[in-house]
Amino acid sequence: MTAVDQPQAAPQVVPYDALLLLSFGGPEKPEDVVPFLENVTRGRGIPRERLEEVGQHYFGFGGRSPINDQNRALLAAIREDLAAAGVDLPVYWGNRNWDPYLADAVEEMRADGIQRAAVFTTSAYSSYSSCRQYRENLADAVAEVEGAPRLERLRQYYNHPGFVEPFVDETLRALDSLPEAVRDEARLLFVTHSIPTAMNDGSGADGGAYLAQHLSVMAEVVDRVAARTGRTPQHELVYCSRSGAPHVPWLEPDVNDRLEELSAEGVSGVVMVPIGFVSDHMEVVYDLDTEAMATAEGLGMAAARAGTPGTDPRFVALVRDLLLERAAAERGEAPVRVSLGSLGAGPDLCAVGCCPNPRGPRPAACGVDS
Ligand SMILES: CC1=C(CCC(=O)O)c2cc3nc(cc4[nH]c(cc5[nH]c(cc1n2)c(C)c5CCC(=O)O)c(CCC(=O)O)c4C)C(CCC(=O)O)=C3C
Ligand SMILES: [Fe+2]
Repeated sequence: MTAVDQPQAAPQVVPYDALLLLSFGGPEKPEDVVPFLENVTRGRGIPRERLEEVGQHYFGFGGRSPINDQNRALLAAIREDLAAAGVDLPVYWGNRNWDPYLADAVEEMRADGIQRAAVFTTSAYSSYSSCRQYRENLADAVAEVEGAPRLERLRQYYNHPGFVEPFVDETLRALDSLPEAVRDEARLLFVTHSIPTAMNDGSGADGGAYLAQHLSVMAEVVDRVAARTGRTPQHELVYCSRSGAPHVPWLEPDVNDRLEELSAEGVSGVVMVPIGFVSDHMEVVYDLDTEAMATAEGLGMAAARAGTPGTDPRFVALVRDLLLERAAAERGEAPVRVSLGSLGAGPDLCAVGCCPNPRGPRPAACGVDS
């Protein structure tokens, strides 16, 4: 046999017998919008005016969020990628806030005889909303489904090259789409979801992780853009999608406010790089593509938006990498844990008390103390 004919050993996924894709969920028709918003905001004290406004964003898109279709595409891409790598593993999908619900996916897994599944969430960073809340949802689903499989969430991946590198290419593409006259001086606005400042203060094991992780991703993207263009673009981190009561401080500046300031300072071109988001869901297509683009246009600024990882093959391969890494670790091996920047690969199990629930402690899966 020649080298090419050698059968490749399939990568080991033992001890896992399934992978679960865990996401946020979104409405798919106008009648879904209000019950979806009720699911998301139950007990959160979100003012009625804010809910009506966000409802209008969804109604403006026919009552259909893009997020479920994006997850269907990701699911299909993960299945293809695993199959191509010789990994024979069923992949399930469940959401926190809308059909298909997480508890239904867990029930389906139980009925299929699944014993122990790795869980990939469509949320890359540490904070209550982006990490512990998903862990609480996992604990709830396991409590609800008798005989549920063990569910083990894969680590945070904001600094994995499979997440960072698609943003580099997309930033370069967006820069190229700007008129030549503004391209070289364009400001890069890295955008993420605002959260209450108190939630950022409590994020990660030592606090402030949400902001620190975004700054790290921004630096990694900027370094790579600079290496490819030969110059370091001016850049900063801004926020979108502020919610909550007006008297509660959230991370700032808002992207729209910053566009006004930059325009007043004479900046004539911007590229928005939505590093807070895994796919082009509602925050991206409304808050950035609709609202912030209109702000930029009103100011006469040239603006472009970089794409999100979505189903970029590098992002899809990241899922497999984390799965194989964790499986190896669970077998007692010492896998290579890929990460960019100085923060390092996150832990498999979250620290005690990290990303606390602002409304008090609740059971959460996948922690050191779970
Ligand atoms: C950090 C973060 C992420 C990123 C991590 C992750 O992806 O998980 C994220 C994602 C998403 N957020 C989404 C939608 C919403 N988020 C809301 C409200 C809130 N988000 C918060 C934070 C985050 N949210 C917070 C602190 C609130 C206040 C209420 C609370 O304390 O929980 C509300 C209520 C209305 C409003 O208040 O705006 C909606 C409708 C969708 C679906 C989009 C679609 O349909 O395409 C997605 C992916
Ligand atoms: Fe949100």
